[in-house]
Amino acid sequence: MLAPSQLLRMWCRRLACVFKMPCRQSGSTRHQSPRLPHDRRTILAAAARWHHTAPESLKCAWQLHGDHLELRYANTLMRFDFVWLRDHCRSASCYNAKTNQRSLDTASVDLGIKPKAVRVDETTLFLTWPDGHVTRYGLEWLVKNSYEGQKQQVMHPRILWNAEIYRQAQVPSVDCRSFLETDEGLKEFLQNFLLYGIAFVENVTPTKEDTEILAERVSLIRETIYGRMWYFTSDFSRGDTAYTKLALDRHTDTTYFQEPCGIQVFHCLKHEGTGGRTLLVDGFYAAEQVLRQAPDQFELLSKVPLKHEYVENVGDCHNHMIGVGPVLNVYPWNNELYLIRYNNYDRAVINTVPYDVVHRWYAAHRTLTAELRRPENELWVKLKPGKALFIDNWRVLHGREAFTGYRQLCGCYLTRDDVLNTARLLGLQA
Ligand SMILES: C[N+](C)(C)CCCC[C@H](N)C(=O)O
Ligand SMILES: O=C(O)CCC(=O)C(=O)O
Ligand SMILES: [Fe+2]
Repeated sequence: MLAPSQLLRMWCRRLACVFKMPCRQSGSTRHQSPRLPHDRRTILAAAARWHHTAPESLKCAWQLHGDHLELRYANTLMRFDFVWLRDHCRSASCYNAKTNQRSLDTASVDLGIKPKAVRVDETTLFLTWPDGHVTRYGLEWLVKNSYEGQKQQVMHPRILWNAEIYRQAQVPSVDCRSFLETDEGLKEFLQNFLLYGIAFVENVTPTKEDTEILAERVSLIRETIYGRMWYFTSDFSRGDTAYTKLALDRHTDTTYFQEPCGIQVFHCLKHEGTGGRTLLVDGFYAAEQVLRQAPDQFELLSKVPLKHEYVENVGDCHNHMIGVGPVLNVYPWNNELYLIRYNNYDRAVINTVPYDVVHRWYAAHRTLTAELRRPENELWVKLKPGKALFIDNWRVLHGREAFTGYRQLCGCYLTRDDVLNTARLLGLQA
């Protein structure tokens, strides 16, 4: 077995050979094996025969190995498993282009399958399978859909911010009418939301019903134990500090759901009193600082699973919710952060890891908390009737200052998939 670093080095060397080698057999589509040092030659034994689309083509080259096809195209070196290549066949009998669904029964593919013939022209890879079936792949399609191509891609383009960056950007609030009545208005709003994790709509009629109409323009409302659209004041009608006048430190909501709510909508309908400003902090910006300073701590925060819990017994409300997951959730293939679960109020007993890991976890949590609490990372806004705020609850933490007087907030949660759906339909990358 070769260590990954050895493999990588080996590859770089092999590629260097291929790139530099002039094509000596004019008119032929074949190259001889690149010359390799003796030990490497043994490793590569039977393999190593690069084929080019055309003698002078530097754009594309391929090699067939015992169990995979190797393809270099548009500066990407890709490796495809034969079963994968058979499984993703886009021919009419294997794939329904109308519904975008697979018709091929993957379980019917021989796991030892190997193409009988391979051919590549300037744009397309052709594979002929033992039963005569032909599969064609556009080379561009392969780059876009290969593991190696994915790894290099950012899933969600974002602008990480602290208060200064956000202010400098002067992100405009979108006017309610343009938001409701034009695609451009909605698109601008969603672009802001995707980039910054927060977005405002202004000139909204300050009622629960009008807020609901806004929410429904973007997504589906996620009904929870708090209801569909909620109203709340400091009446302690529910067993949670949100329903008091106390300050709330930065947090994300519904950490005690297996899938925390994707988006939170706030619209302050009334406040006669002082204080009560809203605090917003970009959790991804803070996490990025942790990754830079202490990658081990970032990793720990992304690996240690934690429980969050909501236990309520107030009046007629009886609820017991539990959600388990790490503070930082990253895509396993490229380490891109996609969800932060941070709520020190609702974090439950830690019993998912042994004591020594617990201590290291507390240190990592402290580093992240210190970043989240840096005053320069805090964006303070006073929510006023008419101005609705949408928060990406997977990314941006919210909190509030203590307040006096009567304050009424309405809002709802939205399902994340449906916000992204709307964004994609408008042509945004989401
Ligand atoms: C928003 N609304 C008032 C309905 C609910 C508040 C839920 C508060 C809870 N501690 C959490 O962080 O999830
Ligand atoms: O009262 C507020 O401004 C926000 C309270 C809160 O954190 C919540 O409702 O989720
Ligand atoms: Fe909250």
